[in-house]
Amino acid sequence: MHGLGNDFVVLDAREHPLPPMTAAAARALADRRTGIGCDQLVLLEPSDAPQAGHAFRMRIFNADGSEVEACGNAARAVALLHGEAVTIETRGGLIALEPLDGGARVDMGAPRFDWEAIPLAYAMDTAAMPVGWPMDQGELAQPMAVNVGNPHVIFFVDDADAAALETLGPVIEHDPLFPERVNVNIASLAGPDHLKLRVWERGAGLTRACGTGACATAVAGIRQGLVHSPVRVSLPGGDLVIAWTEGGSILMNGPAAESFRGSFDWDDFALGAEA
Ligand SMILES: N[C@H](CCC[C@H](N)C(=O)O)C(=O)O
Repeated sequence: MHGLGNDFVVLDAREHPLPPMTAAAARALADRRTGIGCDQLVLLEPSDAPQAGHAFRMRIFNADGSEVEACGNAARAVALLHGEAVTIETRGGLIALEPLDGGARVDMGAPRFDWEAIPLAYAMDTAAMPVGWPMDQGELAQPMAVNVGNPHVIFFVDDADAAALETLGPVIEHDPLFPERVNVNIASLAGPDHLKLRVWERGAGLTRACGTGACATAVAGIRQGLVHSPVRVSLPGGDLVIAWTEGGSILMNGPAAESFRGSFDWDDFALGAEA
């Protein structure tokens, strides 16, 4: 499945338990040459608290095998797969999915802004971080940080396409300022209440779209008064619409699609010795 070209292998283990997922198995499945290939592996499992009304749990593994808290594009894909409105568990908290024609609307929960929630390695104002990274045309400075279940750092620049994100992304992702690493968002104004966004994703690199990145960047833009809700966010793979007001939760609306569906015997997967 995919959301604007951010692609996933979705394993639906709600009825058929799988062996415990390991980072090595996730890496093997995500490998685009020796595995199936995806930006993230998405694993659906039964909820531990079915009585609480959370229908099931969505676990997300980046292509590097790291398990993470949130994935906006995958949430819309799972909404489409499930086929009816549902609240599900993620490591980043509960999210509400509502399938729509050709996509979904997702309540991603409320963003968090304090430095410990991002998390950062030490205290600072996350609305105007006194840090910068050198880049060809000067310095990429004064970012903002937002946690939308997962950590995001956001730079607003004149032209998002001009930033060398493929070189800056990994440098910032692995900077010790971010003890859990970080997703790197470079955005520019594309019109009234319209942002252009490119994302270097933690654990996956440059992707065609990042749903949580669009949420974090829209929230940062609204807080800075650069745009007003709802914000249209244009990513390389297409557009999302993000609505948020201070103190509320983030509503993300956009497309999702299923590329291929099949079933297989897990034991037939030759995941290689490492897995
Ligand atoms: N790379 C992200 C997870 C996937 C997020 C992205 N694919 C989305 O649609 O939100 C992280 O490590 O937090």
